[in-house]
This record gives sequence, structure tokens and C-alpha cells, in this order.
Amino acid sequence: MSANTPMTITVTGAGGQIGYALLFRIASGAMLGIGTPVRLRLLEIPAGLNAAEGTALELQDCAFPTLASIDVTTDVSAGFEGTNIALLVGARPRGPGMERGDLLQANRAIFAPQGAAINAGAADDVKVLVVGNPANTNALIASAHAPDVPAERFTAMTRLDHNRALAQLAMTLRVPVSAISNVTVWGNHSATQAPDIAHGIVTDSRGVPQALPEALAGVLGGPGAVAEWLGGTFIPRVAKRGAEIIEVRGSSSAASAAAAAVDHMHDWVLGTGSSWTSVARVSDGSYGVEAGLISSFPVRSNNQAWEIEQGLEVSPAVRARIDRSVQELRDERDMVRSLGLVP
Ligand SMILES: NC(=O)c1ccc[n+]([C@@H]2O[C@H](COP(=O)([O-])OP(=O)(O)OC[C@H]3O[C@@H](n4cnc5c(N)ncnc54)[C@H](O)[C@@H]3O)[C@@H](O)[C@H]2O)c1
Ligand SMILES: O=C(O)C[C@H](O)C(=O)O
Repeated sequence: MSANTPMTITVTGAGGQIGYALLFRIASGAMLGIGTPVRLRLLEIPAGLNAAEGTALELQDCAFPTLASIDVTTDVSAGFEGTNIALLVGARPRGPGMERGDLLQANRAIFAPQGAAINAGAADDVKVLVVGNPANTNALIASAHAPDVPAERFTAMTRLDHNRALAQLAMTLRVPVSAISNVTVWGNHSATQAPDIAHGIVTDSRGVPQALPEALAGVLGGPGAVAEWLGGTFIPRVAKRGAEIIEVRGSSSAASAAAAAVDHMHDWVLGTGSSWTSVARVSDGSYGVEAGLISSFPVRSNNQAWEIEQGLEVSPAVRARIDRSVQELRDERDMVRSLGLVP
């Protein structure tokens, strides 16, 4: 990509709540930079068409210099024709009391045709981010229907979990979010995920694990304080934040999900810089995660490709959580396999 070459970006579920938070940020240049014009393609089903068309009118009214064109369609093939970036947001969101497994059934008809349309018509460099839940397994379904697109180009979003982990750490350590790096979320974008702070660093070069005892003093004390805080507060808070938002807000996270999607694609296209981030991408067997599953790893983007950070030591506690989350991914894969959606 060179500056000034327009990029075609398809957003599915454009009439929904994430779509409404996401499209204006993409159009303003927050995702690819203000030097890259964007052509937006808004893909909806008939029930969401009016909302998407209304959003398109508002996008026009923003007069963003970066916005080259907007098309709204319900035609899946037209939606992905020539697309460079596909953001698969459209899906039924989880309501109170629902688990992600409940959504596999509801969303299975969406991701197979979309994968096939990407295979047939998208640009050669297409990059896909699945946001719609259950995101990892939906990405697996879409990828299975796009045999000509490298599997590494189908990713699922765990950047929101990653950002949640950074924010919780920053509040606890009383430092800016920008001061913390090298935190990882492993596994599934679900309550089984494995947030891992073992390699985290604070700008002053202290490790996050070394900085925590002082920050926790007065709240928790003694030699087990950090482990107690991780297991009793930090991990459940990050892993169950989606459910907390649903309970407090009455509907699932939208603006924070949109912000995470912007971060994910920004870093994929423009590079990660000095820290790694978390992305669910196809496993090559690294860290004992079954090859072929789409699982979250610590990754850096080099030359517009997500590379898994190698050689990190994984503690027994994190290992156990990763194994549980990967087992959940296997179970989801087996469920969609039994429906004939993946080989
Ligand atoms: N990965 C994450 O971190 C994360 C975070 C938040 C939400 N989510 C998920 O994102 C998805 C969207 O959430 P939302 O709050 O915007 O939901 P929403 O109900 O507000 O919007 C979904 C939109 O998708 C549309 N849609 C449904 N099927 C479609 C299809 N086949 N093609 C195109 N559009 C289609 C609907 O008409 C609707 O407008 C949900 O699955 C939600 O669980 C994921
Ligand atoms: O948890 C959900 O269902 C919504 C979303 O995946 C989230 O993490 O906020």
C-alpha cells in the first residue's frame, strides 16, 4: 500500500451498534492514517438496511477528507468485490445469560457465504478481522470457505481483551496505559481466555510482576498477594468484562469493540512498533496450540503479516488456562465440523 492509494474496506453489520461506532473512525483516518483514502462498503441484511443507509448519510455529512466513497448493499458478492480489508462484525450479539456456544447455532449461516464471497472476489491482499461472536470459530468457518486466501489472513478479535488487560493494569499500577507493554491474551475470545502479565513491562523497565506488590500493598499483602490478585481480581475482571458490560449497560460493548477493531487493523497494516499485541490467528502449532485452530497469541506485525512471538516462558497457571481455552476452541470446531461447516 502506498499513501494515497484508496483502500476498499467492507464492514458487515454496518447498521448495528458496533458499525455505528466503527465507521466514523475508519472514515476519519483513525485506522489507516489520514494519507490513505478509504472506500467504504457497508454490507447488511434487509432488516438492517435502513440503519446502514442512515449511517451512510451521516458519513457524507461529516465531510471527512479521507472518505473517497460509500456503498451500501445487501448483496454478499458485491459487498466483498475487490475489498482489501473485511471487518466481519454482523452477527447476533449475546444477550443477558447467553454463552458464546449459543451463538454458534444462530450465526452459522453468516460466515460460510461470506468466506466464499471473499474467496471469489476480494483483492489479493485481503485482510479479514472477525468481530462477530463466537469470533474465533466464525473466523475458522469463513477461512474454511476461502481456500485460495492464506489462512493467516483470517483473524479474530482479542484486541478488546488485550486493551481491557492493559487498562486494568494501568489503573492498578497507577501509570498511564501507554506505560505498559508486552501483555498477552491467549486462547479464545471468551471467559476461558488466558490473560498473561508475566512478561509485561512498565516504562521504567520494571516487570509488571515486580511492580505489582508495591501497588497492591494496603489492599493485599504477603507473599501470595500477586497470585491472589491475578486469580481473584484481574483475570476474572478481564475475561468476564464482556458479560459485565452487558449487565451494566443492557447491551454488549460497542464503542470499545470498535476502538479495538481500529487498533487491530491499524497495527496489522502499519506495524506494531516496539511491543507485541494479542490477535487470534491460525495456529502453526506454536506453544502447543493445535495447528489449524484460530487462537489468540502474542504477535507482532511485520510487513503486514502477524508473526507469533516465539520463545516466551509460560507459567504452569497460564499453561493450564491456555489448555482449557484451546479445548473450548476444539469443542467449538468439532461442533461446526458436525454441521459440515469446516473440514
Ligand atoms: N470480538 C469482540 O471483542 C466483540 C466485542 C463486542 C461485540 N462483539 C460481537 O460483535 C457482533 C455485533 O455486535 P453489535 O453490538 O454491533 O450487534 P447489533 O445487533 O447491534 O448489530 C449487528 C448487525 O449485524 C447485522 N447482520 C446480521 N446478519 C448479517 C449478515 N449476514 N450480513 C451483514 N449484516 C448482518 C444486523 O442486521 C445488525 O445490524 C456480535 O456478535 C457481538 O457479540 C464482539
Ligand atoms: O461478551 C460479549 O458477548 C460481547 C463481546 O464479545 C465482549 O467481549 O464485550
